[in-house]
Amino acid sequence: MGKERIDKIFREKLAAKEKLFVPYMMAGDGGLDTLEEKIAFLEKCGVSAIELGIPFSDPIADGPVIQQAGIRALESGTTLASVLEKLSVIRKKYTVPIILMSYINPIFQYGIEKFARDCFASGVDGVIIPDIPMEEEGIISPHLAAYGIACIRLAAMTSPPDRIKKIAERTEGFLYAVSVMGTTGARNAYAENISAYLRQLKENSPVPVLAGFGVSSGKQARYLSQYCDGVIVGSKIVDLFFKGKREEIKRLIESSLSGEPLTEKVKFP
Ligand SMILES: O=P(O)(O)OC[C@@H](O)[C@@H](O)c1c[nH]c2ccccc12
Repeated sequence: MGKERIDKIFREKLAAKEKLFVPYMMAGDGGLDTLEEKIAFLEKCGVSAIELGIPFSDPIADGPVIQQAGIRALESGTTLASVLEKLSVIRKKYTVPIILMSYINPIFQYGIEKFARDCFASGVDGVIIPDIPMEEEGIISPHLAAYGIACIRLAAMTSPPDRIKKIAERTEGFLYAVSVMGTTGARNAYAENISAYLRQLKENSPVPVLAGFGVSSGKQARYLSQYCDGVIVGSKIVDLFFKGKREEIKRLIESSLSGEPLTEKVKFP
């Protein structure tokens, strides 16, 4: 359970020379009743963990695809409370690590201590809170630690080396390497220094490094995965679920995890 489950599963996959693949989906998009079936589907596809987004009215880091999914989820009445309650009923049937992604505001509203306790009770293994900077994380990290829930930190391409060092030392479960400047969503090119950036994070991080933001194809996933331990794919998965294209999700995961690693010369798209 918790951080230990993420550590164990990631360690096993990496020891077997596999890369990691973490899909993001918006809880409550299509109604919360569809959540269990989507978790079951993704687990069957062999994902390393699932990042589950809590819808919020002011999602500052989200691009258009995830914003729209958030609006649909809010319209269907999804809240942090209803997601935790749903998980408490269905979670035990699945072994895949579940990581909640929420902005700090809904957690504040819910109550920070109660949030940590209920995450534990609902079988949440880790959390990502993108809008809480390192200097302020003390309001929540001790509560998560008390329940063994991984607090996954994000590094940005603009973070200076000493800051990257601190983030990498503190992060739990994995280090989230934000791979583009800007919001979530598909991209057709990465910055020139992306390989150096990911290598620098790898050198500093005692836990796996996963690249996220702007990954929407198997080719891109394999490209970034040569420099780190795997990828997180959000907008593309959200879009394919919305369109009901399950086969394409399966193919995207397969092609991310298999095939030759790509060389540095690859151009996108
Ligand atoms: O959608 P993309 O570009 O594939 O990026 C992943 C991302 O969606 C997911 O991890 C995420 C969704 N909302 C976020 C907010 C902050 C950090 C991360 C996220």
